[in-house]
Amino acid sequence: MARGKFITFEGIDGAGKSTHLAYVADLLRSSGKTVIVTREPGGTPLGEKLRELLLHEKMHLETEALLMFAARREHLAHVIEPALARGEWVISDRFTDATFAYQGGGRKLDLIKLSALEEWVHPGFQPDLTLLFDVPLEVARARLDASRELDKFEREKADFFAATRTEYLRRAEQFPERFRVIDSTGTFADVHAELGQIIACI
Ligand SMILES: Nc1ncnc2c1ncn2[C@@H]1O[C@H](COP(=O)(O)OP(=O)(O)OP(=O)(O)O)[C@@H](O)[C@H]1O
Ligand SMILES: Cc1cn([C@H]2C[C@H](O)[C@@H](COP(=O)(O)O)O2)c(=O)[nH]c1=O
Repeated sequence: MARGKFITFEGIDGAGKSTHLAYVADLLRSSGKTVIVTREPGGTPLGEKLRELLLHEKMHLETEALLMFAARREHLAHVIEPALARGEWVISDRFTDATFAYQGGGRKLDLIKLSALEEWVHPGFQPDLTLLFDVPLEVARARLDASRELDKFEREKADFFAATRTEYLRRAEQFPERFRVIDSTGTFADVHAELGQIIACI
């Protein structure tokens, strides 16, 4: 049985990644793949409890980074690794790039510490494809304000999101073999067309 593939969706809050996740899952299912859709932080019963804390409680920035990786360890062990081994495809709404972007870029936690945690929690393991949904901050903010009640991260100021976006784009340049940057300012049809081309090549 061939191992499945691991696809991650990334972007600042309001970039539109969750909106397009179902579309990509449907594209893959229509080509005969078994697809699991999951998210971080979360994806397991314990991970979802940690998500509640992470999105709503104030905490030290290192506690936040450690809990993100604790939830991820659980997610890898109980969801991601078993599914890939069964030959299924896994799509995750966020993964480790989010920790580099938010805790590293946004909160300015030393990237060397994050690399050490990454090496501990998933040595040698990376997504096969990372779709980075990129939009200017004002577009993301307007979409968020129009859509829902905001959590702890979504209430952060513009400079936090500017630094988060910069770190995402820096990682896309650092790892061009797995990142695809999607211009998420377009219409749903524009974004779907771009996603369709990327998925056709994977
Ligand atoms: N291309 C688009 N054009 C117009 N509106 C969009 C577009 N993409 C997403 N939206 C809208 O923007 C809002 C936020 O989208 P979505 O929840 O997918 O963002 P997100 O990147 O997943 O954010 P978060 O990480 O905070 O969940 C939704 O109301 C969605 O309908
Ligand atoms: C995995 C991960 C997530 N975050 C932040 C990013 C978002 O603001 C929230 C998750 O909410 P979403 O609506 O499901 O995108 O958590 C983070 O700061 N660090 C991480 O590693």
